[in-house]
Amino acid sequence: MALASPVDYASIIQLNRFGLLSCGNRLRCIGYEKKTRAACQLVVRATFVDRPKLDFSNPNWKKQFQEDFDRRFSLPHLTDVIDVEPRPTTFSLKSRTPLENISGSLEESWNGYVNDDDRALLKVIKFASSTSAGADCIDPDCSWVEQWVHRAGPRKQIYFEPQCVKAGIVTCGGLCPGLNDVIRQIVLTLEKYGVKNIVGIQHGFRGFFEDHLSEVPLNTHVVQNINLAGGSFLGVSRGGASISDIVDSIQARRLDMLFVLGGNGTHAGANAIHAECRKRKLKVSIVGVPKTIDNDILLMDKTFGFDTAVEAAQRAINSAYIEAHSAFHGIGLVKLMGRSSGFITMHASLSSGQVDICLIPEVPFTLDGPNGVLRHVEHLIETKGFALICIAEGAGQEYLQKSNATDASGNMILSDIGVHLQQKIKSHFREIGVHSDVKYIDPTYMLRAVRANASDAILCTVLGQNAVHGAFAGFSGITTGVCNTHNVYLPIPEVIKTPRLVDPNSRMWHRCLTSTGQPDFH
Ligand SMILES: Nc1ncnc2c1ncn2[C@@H]1O[C@H](COP(=O)(O)OP(=O)(O)O)[C@@H](O)[C@H]1O
Ligand SMILES: O=P(O)(O)OC[C@H]1O[C@](O)(COP(=O)(O)O)[C@@H](O)[C@@H]1O
Ligand SMILES: [Mg+2]
Repeated sequence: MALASPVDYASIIQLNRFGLLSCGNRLRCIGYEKKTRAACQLVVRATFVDRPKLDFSNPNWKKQFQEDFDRRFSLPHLTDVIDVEPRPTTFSLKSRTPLENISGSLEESWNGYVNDDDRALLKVIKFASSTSAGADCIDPDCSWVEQWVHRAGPRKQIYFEPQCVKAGIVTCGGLCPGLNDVIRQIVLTLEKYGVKNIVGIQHGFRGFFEDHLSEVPLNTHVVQNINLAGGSFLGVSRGGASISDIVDSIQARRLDMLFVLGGNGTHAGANAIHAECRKRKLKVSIVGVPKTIDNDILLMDKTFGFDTAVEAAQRAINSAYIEAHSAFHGIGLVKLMGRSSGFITMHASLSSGQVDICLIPEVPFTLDGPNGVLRHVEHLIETKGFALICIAEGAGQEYLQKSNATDASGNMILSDIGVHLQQKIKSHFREIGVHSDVKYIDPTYMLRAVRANASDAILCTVLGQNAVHGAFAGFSGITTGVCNTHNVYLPIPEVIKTPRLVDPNSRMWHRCLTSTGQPDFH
């Protein structure tokens, strides 16, 4: 891809993390493996196609950057395309029971509302140099540029009459601990505004057009205990998204709000639904709630379910450790989820403290040779008598036969790196004539079928409530998340430009390496 002059340093710094080579004025993604290359190409597209080129010799470049940033992060609103008047909110924690009072006047004295002009800072570190660990700079001097995003929460003015609202909730993609907590909070909060008509759409986007999947009426009574179990009360599914059929169905069902719980695929779908509703000038708010145990959504501190998954992984890692430690020349191997991002594997390894080798998709490694993983396992057996390895499902795919098969949503079906590595270790030790006892654990679905832990349950509560506040505030095509501990609304396209990846130059990855003591495997 040709790079317009002047160079966009922010992009180059970001792209270099993918192993990108800049030659002349052309950029080529030359990640060690195809997945990294694909992610890099997405970043190239997102940065060079969507962003203006900045001339850093122009004293106005910061202003230009911020104007562009404000444009990209402004929240789409129903009033952008249709005439709709705001009305005073019915949400007030000052209202007294009984519930009939909720349509009464606002308690002016309550300072619980978020002002539309409230903002939170997206970036909070001032890097002195682009060589600082994890540096995320815009210009070569790493200048400080404020990047403000919209604060989430209840507004004084709302754009729907709660008594007339029909709200829908849908959960898509794979399971994730906390889905039921979010569904429950959305229902409770909608009722707090005075909404009476709330329905669940069964089994993801399929529920919109498969006739046998009927709407599930939801209310406080129905959802009261659903957070006590894992899974999704409404069911999930992959695939089956025809945007125009979904919007036809939204119209036929007379939905005014749709809460879409899912990962990057689901959010792409939610944004397309929002765009189609806009095109048809429908007064429908589409609000996403990011769900992925992989933690691969951009800009957010973390997504719900991630903490729980990391915690659930501890049982597997600990068992592998006990097995490896107890066996003669024991080698414990654990494979954890993470299609393109190694967050679960990195955090689970850090949390355990027992892992000797942590392998993630973002950091290429060699298996054979003097600097390879196998030689290091040999060294661990020689020196401490056992070894513990934790690997992400998306890691080392270049060593495996590719099928090019995809799941119903179009996600690449990965080959099993855990099984491959297990076989490689066994044959390596056979070849060098040293005894080894490999114990392989694949806890994949045990990580995500559990109920949310305490910290995820709180996160789900916050996100579910803010999703409802966002819809009542008239926003659509947005999602909600936590940035630097603050709760914000973000336009969907900004969080799904690429999957969020572990930055090999981040302090967290460095901490992981410090903890495992592993060398560079190339
Ligand atoms: N680019 C896209 N545009 C529209 N819908 C999509 C897109 N990608 C995925 N979807 C739909 O979103 C749903 C969930 O996607 P999937 O990738 O399985 O899970 P996740 O949302 O967790 O990433 C599926 O129904 C899928 O068809
Ligand atoms: O077997 P399934 O249901 O397709 O799920 C496996 C996938 O689930 C994930 O953990 C999360 O994926 P989603 O965010 O798309 O739900 C991936 O890393 C993994 O490949
Ligand atoms: Mg996904």
